Amino acid sequence: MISVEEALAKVLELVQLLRTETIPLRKGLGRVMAAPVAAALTQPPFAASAMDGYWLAAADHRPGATLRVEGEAAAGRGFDGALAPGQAVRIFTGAPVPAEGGVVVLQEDVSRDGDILTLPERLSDNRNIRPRGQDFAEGTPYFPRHRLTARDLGLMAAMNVAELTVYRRPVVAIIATGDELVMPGETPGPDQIICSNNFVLAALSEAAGAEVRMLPIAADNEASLRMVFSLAEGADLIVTSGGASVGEHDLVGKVAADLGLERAFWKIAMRPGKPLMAGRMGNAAMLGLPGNPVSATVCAKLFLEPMLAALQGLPAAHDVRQAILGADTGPTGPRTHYMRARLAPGAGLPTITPFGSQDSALLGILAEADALLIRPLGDGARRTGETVDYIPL
Ligand SMILES: Nc1nc2c(c(=O)[nH]1)N[C@H]1C(S)=C(S)[C@@H](COP(=O)(O)OP(=O)(O)OC[C@H]3O[C@@H](n4cnc5c(N)ncnc54)[C@H](O)[C@@H]3O)O[C@H]1N2
Ligand code: MOO
Repeated sequence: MISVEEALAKVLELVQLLRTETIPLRKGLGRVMAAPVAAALTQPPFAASAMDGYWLAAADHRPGATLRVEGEAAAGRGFDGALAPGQAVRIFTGAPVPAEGGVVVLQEDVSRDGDILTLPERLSDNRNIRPRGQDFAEGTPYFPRHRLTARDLGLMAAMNVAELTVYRRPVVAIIATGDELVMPGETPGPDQIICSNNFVLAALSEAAGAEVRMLPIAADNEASLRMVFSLAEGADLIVTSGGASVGEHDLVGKVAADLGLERAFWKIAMRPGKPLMAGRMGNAAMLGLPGNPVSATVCAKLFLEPMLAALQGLPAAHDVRQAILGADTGPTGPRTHYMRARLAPGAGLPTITPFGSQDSALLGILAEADALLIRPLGDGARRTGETVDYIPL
């Protein structure tokens, strides 16, 4: 059995960076940029008023001064007349200022009688003018190294960037295997259960930027498995769950090998997830997850997510953090144990407490968990208060 670290290195060797494509900005959410953009303009493109009020020259900005309102500057429609000393312009938020070096006085702070404006006795120091280029200058590059967020899209829209070069979405084919499985909404037979793994795997994949093809459930026979594998043609990543272990009905490894799987490994020193397999099948990477729902989920978190990140040019390391153990835990065996655990705020580091039962069929505890507490293989018992590692869920 290889270690989790070796297995991660091997699955990352199975994937290659995807080609790039150009998409409209509107479709950019969650995508990963493959090339920088540059601001097509300076923002703001002109010095602009930050408030609704009156613009006046700095020399006229004297306590109690009276001025004549000569015209108006609104957002989208500036004032282009000439101004003499003692003259002011009605101005609104976002409007270009009439000239360099003036001041905007808030409308609440002045009194106005017809066209005559009187400034207050106590003047504010605030000019209320946003200088040209305060946000960014034309040509400023932008190249975030994460999946694009709403804020990234807002910034690039303001930069007048209409198209982005991004990595293509990885296509993930998801295959559940097992005679016992039916889809949610169907009526299971007496010996059947509902296929839940596909929903976890599809959601994790989509959240990581993938396009998912959820294939029909494969029965526990070679012909059915072959047929469903054939439907995965064209995917970048084929993810199976179930049929990975050693029983007579565990046929995924055999059928995949018959179809050309070049296996990188089978079985890792990890709990849950021991029967994990991976390799290359034609043009796709293949990840064969164990059927137990928790094993499938934990393996997807530890291996599928990093593979999807690597396909899109993002860092693929596990997000390992530290916490203080909230309960004594026993020694581990020959496999690194990823224990479902709860996090609670602590004085410095958070406190982490594993759930009492860690059976790899318990989805309720998995849904409640905040983190996977990492208990390294061969580690002794650990006491409350010791510092330990975890992966947030
Ligand atoms: N003699 C041994 N038996 C087992 C070993 C072993 O080393 N020696 N390993 C155990 C471990 S660890 C795991 S994990 C499981 C993995 O087995 P498989 O990958 O072959 O999974 P199945 O047997 O097909 O299913 C296991 C379990 O999970 C349920 N399942 C399967 N698919 C789904 C799905 N899509 N949605 C929900 N539930 C699913 C299935 O009904 C079984 O209950 O093997 C141990 N055995
Ligand atoms: O390693 Mo298995 O995944 O414990 O249930």
